[in-house]
Amino acid sequence: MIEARGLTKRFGDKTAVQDVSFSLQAGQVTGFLGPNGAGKSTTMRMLMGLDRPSEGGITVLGKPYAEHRNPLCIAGALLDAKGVHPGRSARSHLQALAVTHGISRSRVDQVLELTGLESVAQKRVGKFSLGMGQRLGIAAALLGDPEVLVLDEPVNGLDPDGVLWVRQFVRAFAAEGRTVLLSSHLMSEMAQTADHLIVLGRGRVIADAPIAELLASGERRTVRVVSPDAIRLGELLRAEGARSTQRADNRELVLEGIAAERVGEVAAAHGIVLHALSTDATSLEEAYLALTRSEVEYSTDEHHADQPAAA
Ligand SMILES: Nc1ncnc2c1ncn2[C@@H]1O[C@H](COP(=O)(O)OP(=O)(O)OP(=O)(O)O)[C@@H](O)[C@H]1O
Repeated sequence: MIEARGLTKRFGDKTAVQDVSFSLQAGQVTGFLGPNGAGKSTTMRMLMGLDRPSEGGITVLGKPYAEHRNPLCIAGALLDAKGVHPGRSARSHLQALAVTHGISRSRVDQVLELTGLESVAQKRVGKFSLGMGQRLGIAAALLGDPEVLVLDEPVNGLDPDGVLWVRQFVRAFAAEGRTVLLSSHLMSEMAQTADHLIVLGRGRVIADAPIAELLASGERRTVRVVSPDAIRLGELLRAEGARSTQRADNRELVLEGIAAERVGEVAAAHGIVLHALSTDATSLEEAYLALTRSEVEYSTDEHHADQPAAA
């Protein structure tokens, strides 16, 4: 569906994207993650034909985006929600775009409905909230009824209702067998929205895998137990080889190296009351931080190395 091969982009002596290759599958939401400056936006811009690769290439349905006869029917993008004339209404903004691209007026009504903007279609865009502005950006991306939707930070700054709407929208879009590429820094949101993740670090792909696989690779299960007798329980469990940290008024323990079942058995054997016992799997955020730690540290070192040694 979308294929990047050896994709590289240099701005002067800065390499923003370096030898990036990946394939995106139809029917999936692929999350694009990475620290600031990792090259996500540049890759998305090259996908949409807005930046020209220095080397390699990226194709949508077998061709570079700009070489399609009706590119808006192939892929739509929300890369920067601004760039809309504030004095125009939502409808006239979409109609202007539709006319330029030979798209019918009835499609404007459809995308207004799809994005829940019908009731504010006549309102001036300058008066729109951030959430409405994002919906309008998505409505514009949908005008050509595309197979691919590319969204750069679509939930940035949105309230919880807005975030939920974007999530449900992209899930439904992918469920129709279409393709979504979505970048976000909100890890919990990504965990709920994406099927597959591509993580970039300093312009290179550092992970490309289904979310479940990424979580399993960083798996470090901890057991959380709450007990009025947590201090004694902690001593007993450490004798069993568990490593523990005490929390919250000496009533909560967080344990590694022991299963929740064994914690329950030891507590029962010693008549210790438990108020809670649970296993916490690695969160996507932890897995992501483990993956990108060296990338962030390296870039910080690099930054220091750039500083002149003496003024
Ligand atoms: N037009 C440009 N000219 C010069 N450098 C650029 C240009 N566009 C991007 N860069 C640089 O390329 C690198 C990658 O930027 P990019 O915006 O693609 O990263 P990103 O992963 O989208 O970051 P963020 O999460 O902060 O949006 C950065 O170091 C950035 O400063």
